[in-house]
Parts: sequence; C-alpha cells; structure tokens
Amino acid sequence: MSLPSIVFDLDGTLIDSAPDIHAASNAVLAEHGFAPLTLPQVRSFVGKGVPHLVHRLLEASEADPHGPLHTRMVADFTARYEEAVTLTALYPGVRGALEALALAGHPLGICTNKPIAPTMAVLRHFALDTLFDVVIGGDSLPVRKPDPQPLLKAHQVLGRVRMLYVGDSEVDAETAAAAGQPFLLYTEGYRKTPVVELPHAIAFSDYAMLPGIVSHFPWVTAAAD
Ligand SMILES: O=C(O)COP(=O)(O)O
Ligand SMILES: [Mg+2]
Repeated sequence: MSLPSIVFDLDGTLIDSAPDIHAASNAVLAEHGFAPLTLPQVRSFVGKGVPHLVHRLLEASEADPHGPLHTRMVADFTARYEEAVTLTALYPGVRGALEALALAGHPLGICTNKPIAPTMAVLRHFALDTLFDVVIGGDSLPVRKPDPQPLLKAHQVLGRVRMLYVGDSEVDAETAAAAGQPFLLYTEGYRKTPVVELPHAIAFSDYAMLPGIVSHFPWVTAAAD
C-alpha cells in the first residue's frame, strides 16, 4: 500500500491571512461608506469563501446582504485581495513540516475556499507552490466546501488510495466527514467551536509534531509494513 496523500486547507491552517483579509475588507467597506470592523470580527467570517465573507461584512454593517451591493462588493474585494500578501504569515513550523512530509513520499495538495488567484499568489509568495501537486480554490469547481467534491477532486488527482485532510475549522471537519476521510485539526486557526466538540481524528497545535503524527497514523504504519 502506498503512503497516503495529505491535503491541507489554507486560511487558518497553513497561513494566518486574516490581517490581509481584514485590511481588504475595511478598504472595501470604506469605499462603500461603511465603518471599519475589528480583526476578530472579520477573522470569524473567514472559511466559507468570499461571497460568505461579504455577506457577513454587510450584515455586520447593518446593510442588506442580499441586494446588488453584495455582487459589487464581492467584485471589489476580489480585485483588492488578488495579491494581498503583505500582512500574511506562515504559521510556525509549516515549511519544515511540508518539506519533511514531501521528502517522506506523501503527495501534497491544497483544498481551500479562498479563490484560486490569491491562493496561488500567496503560495508563490512563500515559495511553497512547487510542494503541492494539486491546488483547488473556492472558485475552481461549481461547489465549495463543505461540499465534499473539492476534497474528493484533490484526492483523485493525487492518486493515492488513502488521504488525510488537515484543516482548522468547522467547515473542514464537515467537509472531511462528507468525503469520508480522516480529519486532522490544527487548533491554532480560526475555529469557533471548542476542540472537543469538533469531530477530528487527531488534533495538533504545533507543526513540528505533524510529520510524527502522520507517520504513526494507522494507515501510514500499515503502508510501511
Ligand atoms: O474563506 C476563505 O476564503 C478561505 O478559507 P479556507 O482557506 O479556510 O478554506
Ligand atoms: Mg481554514
């Protein structure tokens, strides 16, 4: 049996992108005459893609989230956020963990609800793009997470029998369950639910531990037999 592929969520999992998303959100809100929102507020809106984010921005600004303003602000946010990487940081230990997993022979992928253009921009910015054999963005397929299709597509492209999905949020737990795949929860991201209430196979708070966790995962141990 071959080693499982490992698919990662992006925002709140590999990168702390909330400061750039917050800045772009406030710039777009200002353009439309709305007051700025706080970083924790905007961070709590991340994880279900741009249309959902803008919906929540409008709701928080006491504006109609269903009207034509929603369409305009999705376009404005998308344009402004396309290359927004200046305030974004990798979580500690991410690069070393990804390199170790790739070296061990795990094909790696990304399955995020962030649109594909800023996803590729941020991966290139951190020189991580070459580590991933498949990258699925929030606009890559007609549906996005928690629909299982994006994750199943990544799994199919990576071509291994087994996969592990690593994410930070309720949406990721739901996606993994819908796809019938094991979920590894990174606890330092944008989740709102306590760890014990979020279904997961294994939770971790430090990327230095991930290669060890993966190598002790039952399927991986079986693969080495
Ligand atoms: O909501 C988004 O745009 C992206 O979030 P994700 O990378 O956690 O899927
Ligand atoms: Mg996330």
